[in-house]
Amino acid sequence: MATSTTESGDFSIANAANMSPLSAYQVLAAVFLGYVALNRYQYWKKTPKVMPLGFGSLPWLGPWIGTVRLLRDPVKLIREGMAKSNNGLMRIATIQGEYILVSDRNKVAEYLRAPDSVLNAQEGANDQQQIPFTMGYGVGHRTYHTPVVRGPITQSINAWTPLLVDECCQSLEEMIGSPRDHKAIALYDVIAMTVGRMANRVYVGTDFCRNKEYLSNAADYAQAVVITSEMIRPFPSWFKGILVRFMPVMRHRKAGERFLGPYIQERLNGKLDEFGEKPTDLVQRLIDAAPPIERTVPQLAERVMALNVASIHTTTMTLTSVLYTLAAEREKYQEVLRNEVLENLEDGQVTVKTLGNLPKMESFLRESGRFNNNGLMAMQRNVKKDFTFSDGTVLPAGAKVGALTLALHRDPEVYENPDVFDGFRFLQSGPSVSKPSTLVNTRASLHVFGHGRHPCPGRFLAVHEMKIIFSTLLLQYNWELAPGTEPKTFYIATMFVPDTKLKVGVNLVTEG
Ligand code: HEM
Repeated sequence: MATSTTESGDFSIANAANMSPLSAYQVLAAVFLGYVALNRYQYWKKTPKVMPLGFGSLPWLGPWIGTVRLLRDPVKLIREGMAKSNNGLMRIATIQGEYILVSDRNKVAEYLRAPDSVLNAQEGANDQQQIPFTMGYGVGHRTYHTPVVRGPITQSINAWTPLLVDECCQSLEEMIGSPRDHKAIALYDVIAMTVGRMANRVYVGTDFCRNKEYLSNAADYAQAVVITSEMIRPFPSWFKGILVRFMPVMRHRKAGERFLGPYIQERLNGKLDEFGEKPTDLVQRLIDAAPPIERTVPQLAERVMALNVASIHTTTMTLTSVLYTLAAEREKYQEVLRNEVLENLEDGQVTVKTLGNLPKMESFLRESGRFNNNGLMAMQRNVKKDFTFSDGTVLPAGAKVGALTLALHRDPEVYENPDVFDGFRFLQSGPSVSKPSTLVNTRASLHVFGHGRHPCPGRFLAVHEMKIIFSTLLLQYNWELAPGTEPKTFYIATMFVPDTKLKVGVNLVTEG
């Protein structure tokens, strides 16, 4: 191969056999076509042969058309897909790429059984929340906090209960007070602050859990993580790292480190508690479990902040929808649930025993989790090696798969009248029942906390906190929706956005 310049001055390439020279434009066109062909081949290779949703029939443009249709009316499009799909699988396109949604519960159970070497959960979470960029590289890649939450944190719940009850009562008293007449309150904010206080009481102690600036920063950080992850996902990794430095998420992360730094440093220096004993809070548990590379002030602060993200808005959203639903069906449920708590108090107090004896509340929480959780994608797994469903459908390496909660939580083969809220649907009775049916028990068709190999390890703490707040509210207050109002939820592509602004009328329970 030799290069030369033609008389017209064009750059050209001629081969040794002196075949007709190619103009630079032809070379560029060939390179471009080669690039496009390679791109299409790679796309074809990692795209499962599964029904595309809303792509239309135009070649090439299909994913863009699908993206626009999904943004315009995601629920309508997905319901159409559910009606058309004959194998419980559909392919959707978003600005950030394509996903396979699984609406068949048996297939969900099947994919959740696959090991991480085939369908990877952490990569799915890292993709969803962009964890290495938003919350820190270590949080996304050295996940020692998961066994800490599953083990020592969960085992401490009973011992921590008096602290959690105390913090809950103080928070509700400060935020709602004792209104004799109806007072309009933004329920979401009250619950978010209360959950934040309770969780941080046992994560880092009273100095922080009652510090409004610290709590607001933790709550704002969680929101910033969600927004930032949506914004940076389409970019290449090298650019995400740069971009994120200029976004509010980084400011909140650094602020968290400034708050927690001295406290963590004292612990690293071996500080004991006021009784001269080794503390048992989250910081200590993390220090004990952290690999050496993570045992530094910034890394540990990052980890505490990440667990705040995992705890605060998740628990708040789940509980707020429970409370909205009760407000809407107050006549039917409020007295029954309140009496159950009253009958189980110990010396007038909510205790571990009280919380362990509330089957009606457990059922109500579980049903609310089923009914109010209408997300379009949960339990994302990234395909590392080709995965084949039992019907032969292949998910090739490079694809991403998730469960269609909207369909699974309303599966008519599992739930009678699935579109009706029945607070006592899960109330079990009779000698054959060995285990109470609570929100912490996961399954493919009820996965508020995920299911399979990676269910949420914080679910026992989260449900315990929810039961404490719910019981305390029932003992102290009545609450109801203002006439003509109801929670307004919406979607941004697959993301379900709850109502965080609705005001409900609250007043004090009066004797008799
Ligand atoms: C109502 C509140 C909560 C909800 C709805 C919730 C939901 C979830 C879900 C859906 C998953 C992913 C499961 C999967 O992909 O299969 C998850 C994972 C996780 N959650 Fe929660 N969560 C809540 C509270 C908490 C709390 C309080 C903590 C910490 C104390 C926590 C820590 C975690 C961790 C560490 C993981 C990753 C587990 C793993 O990769 O194996 N969560 N959570």
